[in-house]
Amino acid sequence: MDSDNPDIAYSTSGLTKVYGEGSAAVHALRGVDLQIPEGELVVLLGASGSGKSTLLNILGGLDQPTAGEVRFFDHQLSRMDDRALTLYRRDHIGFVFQFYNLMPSLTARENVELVTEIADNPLTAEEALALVGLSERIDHFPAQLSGGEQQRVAIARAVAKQPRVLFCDEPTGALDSTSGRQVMEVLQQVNQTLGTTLVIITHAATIAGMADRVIHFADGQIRQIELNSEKCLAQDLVW
Ligand SMILES: Nc1ncnc2c1ncn2[C@@H]1O[C@H](COP(=O)(O)OP(=O)(O)OP(=O)(O)O)[C@@H](O)[C@H]1O
Repeated sequence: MDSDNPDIAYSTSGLTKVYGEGSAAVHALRGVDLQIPEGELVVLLGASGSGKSTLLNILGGLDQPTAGEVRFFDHQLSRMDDRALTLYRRDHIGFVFQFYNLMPSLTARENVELVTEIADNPLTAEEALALVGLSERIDHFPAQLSGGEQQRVAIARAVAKQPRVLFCDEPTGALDSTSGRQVMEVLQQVNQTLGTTLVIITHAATIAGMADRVIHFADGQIRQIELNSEKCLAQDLVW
């Protein structure tokens, strides 16, 4: 593994995840060897059940592998206990999921402030919401925002603590094409202006066009990795 290279954010070796035991065992990851350079926008594609979320959960410190190694820079995630993983997630990782999980009784600003109040070196809620193009909606409640706007608040909340890595699991899965494209524009903006490493799971294969690296998953293994020499702008994605 090239784990001493400071530019490599993640390095996995023989990463294996088995859920359950015996005849009920599900082999979700079957020996994944992968490197993700810092600052890249990475897209994970693959059929339902191919292991994408399992990989993302392990890289993000939400789950532990059954076997194999995963490093985040010079930290061995696969040997961390729950407390160390909690600190790792708190200090370095942001998550965005298909559903936005905003607090309905709080405004956009207050939803972001839930994070900025406990982070070390956060953006202000105003800065984070400006980054996602929602300065005009800062005092709106989730019910007063479209699905795409709610997802952008969720992105503002995730990036406000300035994580080194942002993991997105189907961020456009619940959105129409126009809102989905706007969300991808915002994610591209986060990658380019904050330098955040992005790992995005999607079923929308068109999104691969804006990635530095496209990882094709099948049956718990990497089938193929493509490097894009020319990336397209999110605004030019055709859905
Ligand atoms: N907690 C769990 N317990 C048991 N099996 C699980 C668990 N989580 C995932 N699996 C199984 O592991 C395999 C990989 O699932 P995973 O969610 O990683 O795939 P995926 O590629 O993200 O799929 P999707 O695109 O549908 O989200 C599947 O067969 C799934 O049923």
